[in-house]
Amino acid sequence: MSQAQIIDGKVTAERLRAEVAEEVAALKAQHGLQPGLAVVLVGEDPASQVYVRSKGEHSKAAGMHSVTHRLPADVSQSDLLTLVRQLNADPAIHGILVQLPLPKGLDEKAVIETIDPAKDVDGLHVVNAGRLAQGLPSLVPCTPLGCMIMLRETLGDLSGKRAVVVGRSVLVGKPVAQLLLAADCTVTIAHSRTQDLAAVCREADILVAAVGRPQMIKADWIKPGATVIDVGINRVPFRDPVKAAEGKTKLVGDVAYKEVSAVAGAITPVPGGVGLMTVACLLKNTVTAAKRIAGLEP
Ligand SMILES: Nc1nc(=O)c2c([nH]1)NC[C@@H]1CN(c3ccc(C(=O)N[C@@H](CCC(=O)O)C(=O)O)cc3)C=[N+]21
Repeated sequence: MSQAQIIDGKVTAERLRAEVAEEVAALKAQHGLQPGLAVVLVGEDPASQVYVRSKGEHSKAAGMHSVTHRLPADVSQSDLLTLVRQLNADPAIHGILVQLPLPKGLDEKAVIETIDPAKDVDGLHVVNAGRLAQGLPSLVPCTPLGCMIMLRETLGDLSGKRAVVVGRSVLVGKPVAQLLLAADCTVTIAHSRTQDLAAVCREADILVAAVGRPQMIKADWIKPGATVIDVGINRVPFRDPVKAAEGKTKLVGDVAYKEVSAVAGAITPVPGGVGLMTVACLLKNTVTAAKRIAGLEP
């Protein structure tokens, strides 16, 4: 049986981070500009803490200015907005990321709409979503950007290919569909209400899974040779009852990796795939934001 090519997020993210580090060094040397990233973490969600630490470490390793603001879970909406406004006004900061989800009681939308769109390195502000939809320069959400880099590296030109995106979230599904469309793919956005989802998926030369359901996408949903990008990050209990009893969890994607690997032409693993690209793309977006704010790039 043939085995899919593994699209290695570790290798691709490392290369992207090295490119970012080079660009940061050049901006410092030629323009005295050091891109700065501020990450805001509210509360103590353990997964969020891991991601936020990784963002801080990688941005420092790339030579960027990096600050992390940790706020208690019971912070008031107005104190959180005050911090965002301070960061908007801080000339040393070019990228602002408020880690989601926010604890109950805080208005995520209001927080995101308070971020200066020029510093919205998550690409979640309506101005950036609208600019992306209209094909204007924008800050593009990090996970979709990472998907596109992996696809281009695997397939080269994407023009004319059939792409199916499973999932319609603001964070991933919608923006990745926009990017695929901009790359001249024929794009279908499928979701939990789609009739005969398996048949829709089987049409795909490119399948992007972003539904948040562990291992939902099976081998017989895949066109032989298709490229499969698995965005899912699901923590599930171990099947081994001893480990499960210890409360240990493992990370799986939205794709049944093992069986799908026998049909697909190329596939991203979880962990070790798209998630690593998400952090690398955050660094890239911060450099892009810094250059635009400094007037070095349109
Ligand atoms: N404002 C905001 N922007 C985000 O981009 C954002 C967010 N909030 N909230 C949570 C999600 C999730 N996310 C991931 C980042 C890195 C990995 C990652 O590095 N994953 C590794 C390891 C994961 C692990 O072992 O826990 C991997 O897949 O190999 C995964 C998921 C960013 N998100």
